[in-house]
Amino acid sequence: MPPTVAVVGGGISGLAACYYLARGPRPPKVLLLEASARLGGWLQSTRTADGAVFEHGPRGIRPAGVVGTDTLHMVSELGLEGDVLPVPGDHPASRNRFLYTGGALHKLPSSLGGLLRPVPPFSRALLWSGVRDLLAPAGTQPDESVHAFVHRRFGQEVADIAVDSLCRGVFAGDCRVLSIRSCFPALFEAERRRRSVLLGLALGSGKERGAESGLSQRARAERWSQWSLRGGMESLAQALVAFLHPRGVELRCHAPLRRLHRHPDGRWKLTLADGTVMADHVVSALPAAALAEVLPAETEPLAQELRHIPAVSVAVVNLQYEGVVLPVTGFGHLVPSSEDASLLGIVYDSVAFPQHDGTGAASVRLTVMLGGAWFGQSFGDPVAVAPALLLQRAQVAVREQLGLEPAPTRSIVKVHQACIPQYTLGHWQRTGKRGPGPGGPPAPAEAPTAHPHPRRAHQPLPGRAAAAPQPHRGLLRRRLRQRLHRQCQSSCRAAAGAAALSPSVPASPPGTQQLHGSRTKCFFN
Ligand SMILES: Cc1cc2nc3c(=O)[nH]c(=O)nc-3n(C[C@H](O)[C@H](O)[C@H](O)COP(=O)(O)OP(=O)(O)OC[C@H]3O[C@@H](n4cnc5c(N)ncnc54)[C@H](O)[C@@H]3O)c2cc1C
Ligand SMILES: C=Cc1c2[nH]c(c1C)Cc1[nH]c(c(CCC(=O)O)c1C)Cc1[nH]c(c(C)c1CCC(=O)O)Cc1[nH]c(c(C)c1C=C)C2
Repeated sequence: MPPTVAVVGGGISGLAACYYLARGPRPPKVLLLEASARLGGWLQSTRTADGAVFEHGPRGIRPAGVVGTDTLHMVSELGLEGDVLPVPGDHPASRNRFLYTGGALHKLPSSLGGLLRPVPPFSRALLWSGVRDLLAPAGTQPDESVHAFVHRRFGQEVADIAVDSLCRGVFAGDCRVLSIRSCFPALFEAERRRRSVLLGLALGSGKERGAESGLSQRARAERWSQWSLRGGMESLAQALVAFLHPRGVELRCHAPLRRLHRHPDGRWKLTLADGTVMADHVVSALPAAALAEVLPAETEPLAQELRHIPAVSVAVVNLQYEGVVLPVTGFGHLVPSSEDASLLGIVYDSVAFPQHDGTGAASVRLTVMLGGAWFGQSFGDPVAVAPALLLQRAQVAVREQLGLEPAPTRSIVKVHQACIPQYTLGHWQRTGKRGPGPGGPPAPAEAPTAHPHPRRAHQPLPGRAAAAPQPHRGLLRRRLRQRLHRQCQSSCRAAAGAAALSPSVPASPPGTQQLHGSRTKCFFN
């Protein structure tokens, strides 16, 4: 009898865990338990009758690093190769980066020349920030806020404007409370290794590669900055379901785990709403807070740690305009908190993924991201906020920041409660992971495999192909950027790449609708 593995949580992490379990030579019996009515978690895409795709969660997956390579390998194995929509390195959505500050859009320098002279919104050439990093002494703290670290190494403007915005665009979070060690480990380690972040990134640490595929080789050759899928990101979850079903993986929705107990025979007893299940192993792909609620009493210290991992809420407003032209082309722009704390940034979806525009008239699709760490102060309780207020706020931002005057022809407002976990100062101590600084507490021995967030899950993968040689043919600048990308790897990639971690959304009817039993409130217009 093969052992039984219960995977709890049916987001991309749980589905990816099932995938790695099911494809091994002697697969265990796998059971996936998902609380809600659908699989995919934050992977949520709306496909309209005219073929347009609107993403309410992740919209692009970065191919760099081990997990990026592993994810592309998985995508190939799922038969999705023909559906991949890449954004190559020479595409405007890869090359052009914008910040909205002082009431105007500013393009960040994309060439060496741009670093040598002052480029607004920076008052000094960014070259000087680099020189500062090369000369500054190494830090001695076991952890620091992202802001304090960058301020110390690169100066105040880079911290206040560039890194403040970056943290909003990745974590929807505040760089003054996020941890450099946990959010950007490559930067932290680069400083520890070489005393300078730039030097440490440039000289690298000889990191391994993931499982290579034709797709990952193509991604490297074409320098993809990210990729999506023709049917939207949710089609990745659907393809995983289609892969798992015929392999005997039992996928159960409406099956919230209520309690986890260690049975006297050493197995796990999972209490569900309507009965119990026994398993030899449990893989948690739950959000930290949800895992804390189901852990057995004897692992209370772990539950306490998990409860201390906060998560912020984000309002995602998808807008479609017809007969308008964007003033700039790029992936989107970010807004530093000093400019407008409530508005994180705007993604120009139709620039990176015009294939998602549908067959209707030429249109511009945008996503306005609101709230994050500033949700409460800006909009109040995410459960109670009026969608009309969010829509209005998003429309005003598009008018002021991009100059698009007409009303959108289509809009969808979603409020995702506690959707992005925040690794705050000292988070490394919670994970008990020993790093370059003083060691943290060991994880409780009796706890199930628990990854409060898959981004930090670095488990060896069964059947990983041997690492191929690294193609170091780029300039220093490109290499630095690749490394920066790698260290702020998207959680989706990590989720899909980590072995033991964490439906077609039909065209929704017009009108206002709230999804019950989920952490998303959704409103269509
Ligand atoms: C607006 C937004 C934009 C994003 N953009 C990007 C991006 O562009 N690129 C990128 O890479 N990443 C992005 N992310 C991050 C990415 O979407 C997430 O990191 C990833 O989807 C998390 O997947 P997960 O499976 O770990 O967690 P989740 O998706 O949260 O899945 C957890 C699952 O567990 C279930 N669950 C909860 N409690 C229980 C219980 N007791 N029993 C059983 N099941 C339970 C939940 O219903 C859920 O389905 C974005 C996230 C958001 C919110
Ligand atoms: C967990 C939530 C995530 C969100 N985006 C990402 C994750 C993991 C992925 C991501 N987004 C950005 C980066 C930085 C590296 C880069 O390529 O620039 C990463 C790894 C930046 C970014 N995010 C948004 C925009 C407009 C940008 C700027 C990109 C650019 O100029 O090239 C949109 C956006 N995505 C998320 C949020 C909260 C957000 C807010 C505006 C979620």
